[in-house]
Amino acid sequence: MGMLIRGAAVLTMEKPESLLPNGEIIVEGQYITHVGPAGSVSPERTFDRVIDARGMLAMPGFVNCHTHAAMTLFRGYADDLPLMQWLQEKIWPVEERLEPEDVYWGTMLCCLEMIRSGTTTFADMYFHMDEAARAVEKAGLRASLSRGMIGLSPGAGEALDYSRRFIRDWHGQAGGRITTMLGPHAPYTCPPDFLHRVMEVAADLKVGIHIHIAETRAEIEEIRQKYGKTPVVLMDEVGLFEFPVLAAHCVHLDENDIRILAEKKVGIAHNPESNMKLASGIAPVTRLLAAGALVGLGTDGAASNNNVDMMEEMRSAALLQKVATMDPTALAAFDALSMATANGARVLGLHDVGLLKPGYKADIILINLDQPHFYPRHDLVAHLVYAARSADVETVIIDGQVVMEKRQVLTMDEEEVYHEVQKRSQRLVGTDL
Ligand SMILES: N[C@@H](CCSC[C@H]1O[C@@H](n2cnc3c(=O)[nH]cnc32)[C@H](O)[C@@H]1O)C(=O)O
Ligand SMILES: [Zn+2]
Repeated sequence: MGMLIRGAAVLTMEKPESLLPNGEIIVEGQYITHVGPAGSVSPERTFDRVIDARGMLAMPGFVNCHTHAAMTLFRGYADDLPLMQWLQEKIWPVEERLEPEDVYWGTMLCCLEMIRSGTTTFADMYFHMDEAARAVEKAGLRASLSRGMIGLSPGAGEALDYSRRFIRDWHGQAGGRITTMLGPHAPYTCPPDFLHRVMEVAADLKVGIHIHIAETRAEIEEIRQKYGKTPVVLMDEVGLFEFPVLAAHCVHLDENDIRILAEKKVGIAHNPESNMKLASGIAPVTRLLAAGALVGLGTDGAASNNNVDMMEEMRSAALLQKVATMDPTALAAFDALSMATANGARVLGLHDVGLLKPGYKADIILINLDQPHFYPRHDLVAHLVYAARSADVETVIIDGQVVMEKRQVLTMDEEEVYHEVQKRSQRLVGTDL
């Protein structure tokens, strides 16, 4: 039986030219089982549900490769500061006060914002992760979840024990929508002996590692002073890259670092807006791609962005590479779109996510093209990167389930989320907002 989506322009994301002007998609259970032109599905076939998507574009949902979802609670609380001061003076003190239920509601707000802007999968690194996982299960998203660990903190051993138990409890849950990783925070908070303990658990439980690497000049300096090498070389020598690694940022890299990241097939999460806002710098994305590295796109937490809108992030990524290299051909529209979808899924190690293709998970978004900024229809790929807005996303399907229809989110009560978040964030930061 299943579900038929018909009448939409279908962008499969396999190749720039793989756009069907009028396509048909069949979803059965969690999977896409057919993608073809109008008339490719027998008129005799019956479906449980038919979505008339005329005037829409169907494409894979966005994959946000790096977030701290519950940090939506701190959106607009501490702005216009450099990373270390922002973390040490503003963010870490309020994070001390976070209760598990706060993380549930902060993650719910993030999921709501992601669904409404077409994100279907995300990678999260935070704490009280059981509650984050409960929120993901309820919201209907797909996520790779990791418990962030500060190796230098007295609670590091406990955080590692929590991670081990969390991975056993949640990996493959929610019908396979939830996967897990280990989350050592960064080279400057996790010394090699701690990373060795993390790698033992990764080998034992067969999961990947999510970490921040080479985010700021201050980090490069600190690691050089301590170890006499770059963070990338240090991580390589420690043995981290023998595991599947999701490395957030990778802003400050030399040619040798780039070669290592490409050779070791490290998944990189580029976060252009967070890097701009914290003035961390500009990641050498075009050089990474030229070296054959795997690069996805992320927003980072909402306290350093300040939203989790992947359409905006995609546009920022493309524009930033052009201005940084003074080359308008840098990071062309299809490459930016691939980073936000298919390549992002590969960065998370999800090999059946990110394309509209039979055998892939049914994570599909429908974008309303009947709007002034989508005319004339010269090039829909360019329109998606340079002209689209997240409010153009009308319908979101994740794992074969419709989670938003005609901009109505079906998996949660939006008013309840706003109420809880407002109440909790006031308690946390102690202001009347
Ligand atoms: N404090 C926690 C674990 C940290 S989770 C991940 C951490 O990354 C922090 N974070 C958010 N954005 C960034 C960033 O861009 N760079 C480095 N850290 C970040 C975030 O505030 C959070 O404290 C504990 O041991 O209980
Ligand atoms: Zn981060």
